[in-house]
Amino acid sequence: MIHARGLVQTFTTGRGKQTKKVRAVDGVDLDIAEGEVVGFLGPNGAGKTTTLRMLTTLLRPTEGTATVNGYDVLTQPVHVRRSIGYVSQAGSTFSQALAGDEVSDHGQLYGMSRRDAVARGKELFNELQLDGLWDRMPKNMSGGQKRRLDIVMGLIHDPTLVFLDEPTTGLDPQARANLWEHIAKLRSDRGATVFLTTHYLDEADALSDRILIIDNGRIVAADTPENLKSQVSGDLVRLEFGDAAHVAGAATSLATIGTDVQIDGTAVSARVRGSGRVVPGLLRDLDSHGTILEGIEIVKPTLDDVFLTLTGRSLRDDTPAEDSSTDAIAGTEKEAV
Ligand SMILES: Nc1ncnc2c1ncn2[C@@H]1O[C@H](COP(=O)(O)OP(=O)(O)OP(=O)(O)O)[C@@H](O)[C@H]1O
Repeated sequence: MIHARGLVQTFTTGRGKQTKKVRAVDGVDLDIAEGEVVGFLGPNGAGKTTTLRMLTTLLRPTEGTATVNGYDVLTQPVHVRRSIGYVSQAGSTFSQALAGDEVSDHGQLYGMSRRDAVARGKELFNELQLDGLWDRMPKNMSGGQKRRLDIVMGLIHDPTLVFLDEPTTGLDPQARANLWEHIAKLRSDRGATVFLTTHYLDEADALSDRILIIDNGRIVAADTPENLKSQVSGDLVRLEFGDAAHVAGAATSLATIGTDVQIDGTAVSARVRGSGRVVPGLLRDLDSHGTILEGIEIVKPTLDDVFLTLTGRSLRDDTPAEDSSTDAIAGTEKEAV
C-alpha cells in the first residue's frame, strides 16, 4: 500500500546570512500493508506532517522514493491523489459555501455523480453527528463541527487508503470517541488502510495495529503497541508510606527487584519487570519488618514511557509548533485534487 525509501525533505529558512537548512525528514523508510491502521507519533516538529505531505504529493521529496497504492509519488501524483483520502491538519473547507455543497462538489471532483455524492455525504453527516448542518456555512460551525466536516470531505469518495493528520485535535471527548469508532469501522467494515498522526498516546494505542515513532526526522521505532511497551523496563511500582522513616529501607528492598528507584517524600517508586510475580514477595518482606504501607500503585508502561526510553524525553513535554505553514497547504490541496 505504502512503500517509501530514503525520504528526505530539506527546508531553507531565513535570509542572507541567517539562511538555515532544516532537514525536516531525514531518510524515512516505510512499508505499510493493506488493511493496517498505523499510528504515526512524535513530538512537535518531528516531521510527521512533512512526511504525510510527501506521501500525499503535496510536497516533492528532496530525496528518496515512494509509492502509494502502487503509484509513484513523483511520476504519478494525480493517480496517488485520486486513490487516497486526506484530512489535513489545517482543514480543507472554504467558509463561504454551504457545507453540503462543499461536500458534494468535493465528491464530484473525485468522479462521483452529484446524486451519489449527496447521498454518501448525508450518510457521513449522520455517522459523524453533523445532522442538521448540511445547509450551514462552515464559518458558522464550531471548531469540532468543522473538524468533523473535514473528515467527511476526506472520506466522501470511500477511499481505501486514508491519511488523517491529527484528526481528533479540537474535538470534545464524545466526538473523539465517535471518531475512534468510525476509524475502527473503516478498517473492519471496508478493509481500509489508515495512516494517522496524533498527539494522543491513548488514541494511537487504542486504534493502531502498528506504531511508528519519528523523532528529528527519523523513525526511531516501528512495532505493535504491545511489543513497544514490552521494551520498557517493567511496570511502574509506587509505594506510599505514612512514615518517612520507612522510605529508605523500602527503597533498598525495591532495588532488589527493580530499577530506576526514586524517592519522593514518603513515596518510593521503581520500574519492575514481572511485577505481578515479584511484588507480593516484596510486600511480605516489608510486612515482616513491620513496615506499614499506606498505598500501592502499579502502572503498566504507556507509549510515552516507550518514547522516554528511546529518546530520554517525554512526548508530553513538547511545545507547540512555531510555524503555521500548513495554512497555505489547504489551498494547494484543494486545487490539486
Ligand atoms: N514550509 C516550511 N519551511 C520551513 N520549515 C518547515 C516548513 N514546514 C515544516 N518545517 C519544519 O520542519 C520540521 C518538521 O515539521 P512538521 O510540521 O513535519 O512536524 P510535525 O511532526 O508534523 O509537528 P506537529 O506535531 O507540530 O504538527 C519542523 O522543524 C518545522 O519547523
